Amino acid sequence: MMRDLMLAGREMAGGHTDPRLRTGLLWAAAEALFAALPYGLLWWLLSALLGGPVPAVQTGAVAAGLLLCLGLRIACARRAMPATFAGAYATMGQARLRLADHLRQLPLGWFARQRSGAIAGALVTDLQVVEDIWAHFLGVFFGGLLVPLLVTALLIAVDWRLGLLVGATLPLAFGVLALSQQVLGKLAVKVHAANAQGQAEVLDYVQGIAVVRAFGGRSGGLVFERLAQALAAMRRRALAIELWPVPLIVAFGFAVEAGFALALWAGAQRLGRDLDGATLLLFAVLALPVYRQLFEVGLAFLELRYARQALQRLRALLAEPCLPEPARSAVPATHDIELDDVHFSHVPGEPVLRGISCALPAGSVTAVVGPSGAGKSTLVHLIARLWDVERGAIRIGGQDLRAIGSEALHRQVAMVFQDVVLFSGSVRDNIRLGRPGATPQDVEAAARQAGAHDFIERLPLGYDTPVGENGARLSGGERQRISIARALLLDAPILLLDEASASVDASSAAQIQQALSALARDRTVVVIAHRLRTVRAADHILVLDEGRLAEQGRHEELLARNGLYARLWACQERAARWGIRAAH
Ligand SMILES: Nc1ncnc2c1ncn2[C@@H]1O[C@H](COP(=O)(O)OP(=O)(O)OP(=O)(O)O)[C@@H](O)[C@H]1O
Repeated sequence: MMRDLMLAGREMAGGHTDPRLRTGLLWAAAEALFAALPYGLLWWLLSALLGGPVPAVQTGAVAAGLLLCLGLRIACARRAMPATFAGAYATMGQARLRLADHLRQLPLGWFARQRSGAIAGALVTDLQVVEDIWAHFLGVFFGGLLVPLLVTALLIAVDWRLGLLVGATLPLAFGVLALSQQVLGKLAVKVHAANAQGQAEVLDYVQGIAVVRAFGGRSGGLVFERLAQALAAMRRRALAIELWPVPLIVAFGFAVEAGFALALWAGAQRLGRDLDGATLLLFAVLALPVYRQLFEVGLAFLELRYARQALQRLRALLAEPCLPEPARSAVPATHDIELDDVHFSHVPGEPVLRGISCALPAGSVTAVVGPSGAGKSTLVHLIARLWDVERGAIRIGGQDLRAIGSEALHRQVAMVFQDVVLFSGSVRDNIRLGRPGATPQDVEAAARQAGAHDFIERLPLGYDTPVGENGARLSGGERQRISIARALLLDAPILLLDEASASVDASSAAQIQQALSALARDRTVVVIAHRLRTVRAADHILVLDEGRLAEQGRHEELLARNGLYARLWACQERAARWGIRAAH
């Protein structure tokens, strides 16, 4: 089990363990040696004392030896601990980065199937469990096993029959320990499930606290009830995992010490025949504290109950297949986009896009419209290769996205999402997300073009103002303009936009529209349009309906066809007039 855990931890860190970890463990072994040596000195002193009076020089030498061992033990511990900690944290830090990098390369569909609490749990809690083994447990385990082993060897050397008897029940004790591991492993799975559910409910509750207040009434409503149930389940599971193993721990302790009692009994039978009192006393003095230590190690071993499951989850996460990347990335000759019989489904058997084919010339503006759920966002996300198409192909400049590869594609395609995501950090950091090396002047120029410079200047620390969690300190329109500045700074030739001005006020919407027009200049633009008025001037309009390309053309052509687009247009115009009349 320990070997398994260590190998898995190493594998997690990409086959690399920090050299300090090995040094630390060597010092821990030396520490264990100096912890065992006093037992040898004690044995020597006891034997001498029982043989008759011992000269003061000899007892003084033993006392000095004991002190020396203590000093050396402390010195070794002082070196072992920092090295083990530094090595373990560096190794697991590496593992964290590797996992985070792996997550970055997974298709988005994988995230949609997970609860965000579970992913954060793997990255933080599970890795911490493994980290604790490396940092805390390994040294304890080394010392805790080495000392009993050395002392048992000493006892066997003194009297092999009694020595073997002392260790006779150890196999039974370790059998009980293995059984406890199995029981605890199963319980740990349930504890983890309850904890993950609890964490996810807490996350939902905190993130949606405004809705909880608005709809929950005094009792907190359904969400609060769900949270309370999840927390109660957590409490029940936590209690079970503490109480269940108690009988097994008692049995383990009994088995460990039974050998000691057995040896004393057998020794008493032989006393006066082929065993002297001195040897029996020696066994009594040396064996008991050592076996107590073994018991402590056993208990610490049980603490590993979560480790195996944590490792399994981490391994499964690392085994999730990433989007395949080409060995050499193909370079697109132009920036036109071609969709060739594109099929896609989020859930197998439930197609969302069914055979979309069209060509979007470089430098043109294409609007994607259609009823809610028609597949507009999915289509645009496929162009950014957040997923791979199921059938067919998407090409840029004649090259399949899969041949271009994600890294090169990132330089070709910028995206402004409808739901703006801002990361904690300053406004400046958020704008230069795609180009971390951008100068302050570049950042400011992009912000000016996006119509964001003026409000950023009014913030308390200007561009250095922290945005708060997901931009909590900014309004919806301000967040949008920051995300547009971010896309502008990337300066990619293809721009994918999810129109979001519906959620902001009229003047912000106008500013955003203006910023988007700046962004669209000289680029191939694909924009998801929810309000058809904003795309009347588009070069090309794709009308999606239930995952099919129902119509395509310019605004006037589509109106003249009197099909789905004309109906959608009429509906929106009617809704706009109704809104004006209702307001008066
Ligand atoms: N991650 C996902 N997992 C499963 N189904 C999904 C996922 N994302 C979208 N869908 C489903 O795919 C279909 C198309 O969704 P999509 O978001 O592409 O439509 P849309 O036209 O952009 O809709 P809207 O205008 O409402 O944003 C919908 O039925 C939606 O429920």
